[in-house]
Amino acid sequence: PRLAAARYGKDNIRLYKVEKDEATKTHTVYEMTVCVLLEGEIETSYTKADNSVVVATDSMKQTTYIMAKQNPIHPPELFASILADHFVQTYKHIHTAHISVIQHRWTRMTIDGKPHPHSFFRDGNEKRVVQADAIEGKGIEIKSGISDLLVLKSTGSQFHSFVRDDFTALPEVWDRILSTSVDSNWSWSTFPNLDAVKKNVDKFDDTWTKAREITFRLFALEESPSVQNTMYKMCEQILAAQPLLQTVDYSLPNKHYFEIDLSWHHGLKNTGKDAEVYAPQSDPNGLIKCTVARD
Ligand SMILES: O=c1[nH]c(=O)c2nn[nH]c2[nH]1
Repeated sequence: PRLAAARYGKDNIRLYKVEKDEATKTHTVYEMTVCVLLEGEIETSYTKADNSVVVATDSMKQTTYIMAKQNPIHPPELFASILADHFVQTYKHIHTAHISVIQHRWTRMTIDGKPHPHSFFRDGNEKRVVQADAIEGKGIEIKSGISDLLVLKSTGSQFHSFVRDDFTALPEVWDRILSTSVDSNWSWSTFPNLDAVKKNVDKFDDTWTKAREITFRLFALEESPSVQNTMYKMCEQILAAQPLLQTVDYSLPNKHYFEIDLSWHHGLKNTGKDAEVYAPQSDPNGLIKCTVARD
């Protein structure tokens, strides 16, 4: 047998950083979960118990904290690139570093109509995610995204004219609830080096904001004929918003809400146009995926 592939590192490195503006006494906080995975000339640590090539995963954790102290940690694309580049530049036998950053939401409280200088709340399970891969001799490949953004619309969604055969029980519907948990990613053209990432640093927040706004806007405004068509339009608009993007993808679970027929109870109408009380379904769920690439 031969070692076909190998990468190792530290997962679930949790870190928080506060930025303190001395002039305004305003704090800004960031919290993230980082995963570091390294590749390179590490085969002998697997095949020959040769630990001389092993950068300890604990050292990767310590490095993550030190780099967070000494560098900006926002936007997450910048911090992930700084960290990835550090490992490839520091260890001559490490040739690829895969860094994942999951940024959690700490939204500033508004107290008496004013933004509070140092109080925040977790407004939702939504995360901002980044995967940055530093590949020696190639550059830095970045994929940004949103995950676990739970949305629902109570109408403005249809699903009909689909395959009807002797396996089809699903009735056609012209007015349904649509709910999904948005996982969307957009991949950037390869950056030749860390300097190129730094030169484009303003594009990352701008694109995340636009991708999020496009997702909300199309979800709300489209008279959606299917999850498929609405997510494709989202991809088109995000690609159009940032020329440096190569692909956009969505993975959307269709979180079903079933009508409940209550007509057995004295003829109580609760289906079709009279439907108001529904049964939210935890499983099974539809799962609709797509990747849209620039021509
Ligand atoms: O939007 C939808 N797409 C589908 O493919 C599907 N299948 N069942 N319900 C569905 N809704």
